[in-house]
Parts: sequence; structure tokens; C-alpha cells
Amino acid sequence: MANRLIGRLPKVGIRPVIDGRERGVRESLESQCMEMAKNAAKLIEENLRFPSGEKVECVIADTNIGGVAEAALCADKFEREGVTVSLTVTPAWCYGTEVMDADPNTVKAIWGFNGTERPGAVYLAAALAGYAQKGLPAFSIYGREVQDTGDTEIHDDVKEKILRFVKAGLAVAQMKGKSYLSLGYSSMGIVGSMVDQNFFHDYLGMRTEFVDQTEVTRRIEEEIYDKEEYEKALQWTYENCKEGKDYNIEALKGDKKRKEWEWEIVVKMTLIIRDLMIGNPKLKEMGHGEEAFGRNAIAAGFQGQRQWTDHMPNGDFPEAILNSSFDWNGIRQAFMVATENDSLNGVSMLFGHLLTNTAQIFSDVRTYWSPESVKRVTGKELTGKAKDGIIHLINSGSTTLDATAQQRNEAGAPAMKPFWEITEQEAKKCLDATLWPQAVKEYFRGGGYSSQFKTDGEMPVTMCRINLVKGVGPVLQIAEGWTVVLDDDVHKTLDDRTNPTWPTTWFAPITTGKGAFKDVYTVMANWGANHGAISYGHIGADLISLASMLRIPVNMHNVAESDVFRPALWSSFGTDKEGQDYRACQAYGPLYGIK
Ligand SMILES: C[C@H](O)[C@@H](O)[C@@H](O)C(=O)CO
Ligand SMILES: [Mn+2]
Repeated sequence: MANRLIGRLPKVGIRPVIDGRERGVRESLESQCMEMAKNAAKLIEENLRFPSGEKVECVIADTNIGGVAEAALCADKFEREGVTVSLTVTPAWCYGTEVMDADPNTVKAIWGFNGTERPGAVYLAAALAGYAQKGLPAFSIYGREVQDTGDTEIHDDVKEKILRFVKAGLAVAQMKGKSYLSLGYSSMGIVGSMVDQNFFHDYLGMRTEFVDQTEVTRRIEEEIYDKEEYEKALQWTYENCKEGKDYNIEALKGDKKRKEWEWEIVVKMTLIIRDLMIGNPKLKEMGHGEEAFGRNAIAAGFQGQRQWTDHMPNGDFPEAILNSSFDWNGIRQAFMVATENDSLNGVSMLFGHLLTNTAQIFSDVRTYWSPESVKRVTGKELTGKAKDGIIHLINSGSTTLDATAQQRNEAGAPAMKPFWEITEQEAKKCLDATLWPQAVKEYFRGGGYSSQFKTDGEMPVTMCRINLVKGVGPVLQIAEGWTVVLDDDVHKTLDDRTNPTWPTTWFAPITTGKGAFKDVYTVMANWGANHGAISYGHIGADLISLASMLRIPVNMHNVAESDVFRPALWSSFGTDKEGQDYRACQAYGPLYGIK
């Protein structure tokens, strides 16, 4: 099941461009050129889907584009069809700016066929020079190996670049016009929860919607939720969410009646937060037309601490369930809900979700454990991928239950998958691997239930985080690494020193010996905030491409330089890639800002 958001899904436009000279040249290229476009469309449509499950659709220009009139016809078609990502393809020389996609509102790339009989790469270079001069960043795709004229195969390096470009371009398009829903506002002085509407508007093209947490109270008290669904949800919760140990001191423990009330409240909160995000037609049937609309929120945050949690059960259950790929309605697309309303971590989760279609982990970046410290407190050596030290990722609230690592990929390895690949049995395993202890009352006076589990499998993951820096603007940090599994006794000793009621992920970033990635300690020391968003997979290169489209410089990453793929004209901003990125992002400014 997909999440209901308003606005059509963006399409990818393919533009075959051709040397317009008739009486020989054009005719000899027509079919090869169109074939290239069809192959690119096939590659994209066969490989890419939206997080809601729909297949990505391509639109090909009606004819090859040999001059400005055909370019305009194509632009017209693309506008009608809702194309926002444009890929120009050509095996031959064509006329630079005359055939280019000059629409400032599309994300652009050109694939110039690397053959020598007809010079596709020469067009690519001419068009890129044109784009540089006009200030329109475009990605350049050019295969490493020379292909023969009639060869229609797409080499792997080209495939990788096309798919990376399209994925990132579609992420840009999907955010545009959607909302971040801020439920409550500032949580415990966490600056990411002081939602910056200018950042959302200028960089992401998104709205920011502000709703006070009293709206949740009102809907609970006035019973503005689907009551049938609520009964089903409550029963499902009792059957699938096992209550854990109560760690509170006797004096703070709630009685049976109180605990039942808390379960009822947290289930109602889950329905209500979801309805606030995406609406619910059922509410209209109940006479609540306004509430039925929702806020068209592609991501949200719940302040919780402290005003809500000092008084009411906390948001851990609603956040964890919404962020997971399943609930009482079955297996479904995960929502993006940031705990403590940390909107910048919410956006980082959204990036990961749009690039991978999977649920996302939200965590505090809590403790760096050196091998020596682990040895000191447990008497044991860290081994395997954990051997050089680990970072403890842990937070009450938003960590998806998909992070229990109970799902398996085709190779049988632990994974977090898009919802349509998750089996009923896997969803059940994730739920079975999770306990729900009473929230620790010293922190959460109003109680509630925290999700308690550990990430019990070694998975490739990428942690990222947007930070807003005065004088610079937004910057993105990225750390690829692995979730690691510690021996049970080591895990328990380390976990018990923290808040054992919360979900734990042990993270071993990949270190390079240089800069922020000198070692695990320096990764932790260079992290720019208290939170990180963790996505399944090594997606650093995809995040880098996406950030460049949004003109957000990357201030720290451990992706191989050969995989860094940004608009071609970034190379006009110097030779070192990081400096190029800062200078180019500054020169072009936010995508939707005042120019
Ligand atoms: C209960 C505490 O207030 C936690 O929520 C706190 O450690 C954080 O998560 C801070 O981001
Ligand atoms: Mn936190």
C-alpha cells in the first residue's frame, strides 16, 4: 500500500538529438538515435520504482530533435506529460545549444555515445559548454570504452550513471510541492526542531506546515479518527507488540488500568499523526471534511519532549510504527517521521527513502566505543568489522522496526527492503524481535512504550545528516559503513549503561585514514549534530548527486572519488572536488531561492 500524496508522479523525458542535415546524415542516424532513447527508457523503466511502488515512466520525444523547432515540440510534450528529469541522448554530432533542453526547471543530463564513426561525445562537450555559459548545470554521461556504430548495448558504467542521475532527479521532483509537517515545535532546544521554512522552501521546494500538539489531544478527545480502524489497530497491537520489562522504580510504575489507557492513547496517536500527514477519506464520511484532507506531508516530526511527554504517553510507538513498513493494515510504504521534530534529520531520512524506497533509521549518535574502552568494560575484544571501534546509535522513538535486520535479500543476507519485497513472515519476524517496555518515567512522565531491539544483522548502511550553518547554508554529511552484531554479553553490558529500553544499532563506519574518516573516533567527532539518519545500502554516491542537484555542498563523505557524480560544470570551479562543490553550490544558489 502506498501513501496518499497529492500531485502526479514525475516522469523522465528522453530526448534523442540528431544532426539535422537531411539528404544523407540525418537519415543514416534516425533509427540508431531513436533506438538509443528507447534503450535508455527501457533501462530506467525496468530498474526504477517510486517509494510508493509505482514503476517509473519515461516519455520519449515524438521525433529525433534536429533543431530548435523540434526541441520546442519536445519541451511542449514534456510539459504536458509532467517531465521533470530530462536525459538527452545522442550517438552523433548535433548543433550545441540549438537542440539542448533549455528549460531551467528540469534536472538535466546528456549521454553522448562513445563511438568514433559519428561524434556523440563532441556534441556532449559542445552542449556542456553551452550549459556552462548559460548557468544551467547538467550531468555528463560518457562511457569509458569505445563502442561500435551499431552497438545498442548500454555499458555498465553508463548504466550506473544514468540510473544514479534519474534516481536523484526523481527525488528532487518528488519533494517539490509536498510538506514537512511540524507537530509541535522546538524540542529541548534541538535546533533542527526549530523548523526553518526558508531552507525547506528555497532548497527543497517544500512547504512547512505547523500544527500544535493540542490538535492531537483534540482529535483524541473528540474521537476524530476511524473508530473501526482503531479497534483493529488496538487488537493487532495487543497481538503483535509484546510488552517488555518495566524498568521504572516501583513508585513510578503504572497499574494495569493506566497501562491499558496508555496503549489506547499511543494507538490513537498513530492513527491521528498519519491522518494529519496524508489525510483520510473516512474522516469525511464522519463529517470531518477539513481533517480528511491532511497536510500532504511527505515527512513529519513530532516534538514530544517535553510539553507532550511530561503530560501524555510519548510518541515512541506512533513514530516507530509509522516509520516501519507494516502495521495492522499489512505491509505498506514507511512514513518518514522524525522524533523530537528534528526536521533536518527528517529531511535526511527523506533523502534515503526517496533514493532506496526503504524504511529509515533515526538515531541519536550517542557514544564512540574504542576497542580499548570495550575491552576495559567487557573484558572482550571487538572483532570483524567492529574491530577498530563502533558508534552506538540509539534513540527513543523513531527507529523503524525494519532495522531489526530480520528481512533477507536475494542472497539471503540481512536487509531492509522496499515494502513490496517484504514478506508477511519477515514483517512478523521484525515485530517478534521487538519488545515494548514502559517508557522510563524520569524522562517521560506521561509514560508510553518505547521500542526495544537491537539491529541483529550485518548490513551495509549509510548515515547522513543535513546541518544548517550560518554563513554557509545547508551542508550534508555522509558516512557509509556497516551495522555490526556484538556478542550478546558485550551488547548487554554496553547497552545497559544507556537507556536499555531503546533500540540499538551498532555502527562501524568505513574509515579511510584521512580527514574526518581517519578513524571511527574522528567520524563521531566530526558529526555535526546529535542525530543521524541511517539508510540501508551504500548510497553515498546517490546522496552526493542529489545534494549537488539541490546545491547543498557535502562537507564530509567516504565515497570513492571515482563515484562522485555531479554536474559537469562543477569542474570549472577548481580541481579539488570538495572545493568545487562549495563554490558551485554557492554560485548557483538554492534551486527555488531568489536568484
Ligand atoms: C530522553 C532524552 O531526552 C533523549 O530523548 C535525548 O537523549 C535525545 O534523544 C536527544 O536527541
Ligand atoms: Mn534524540
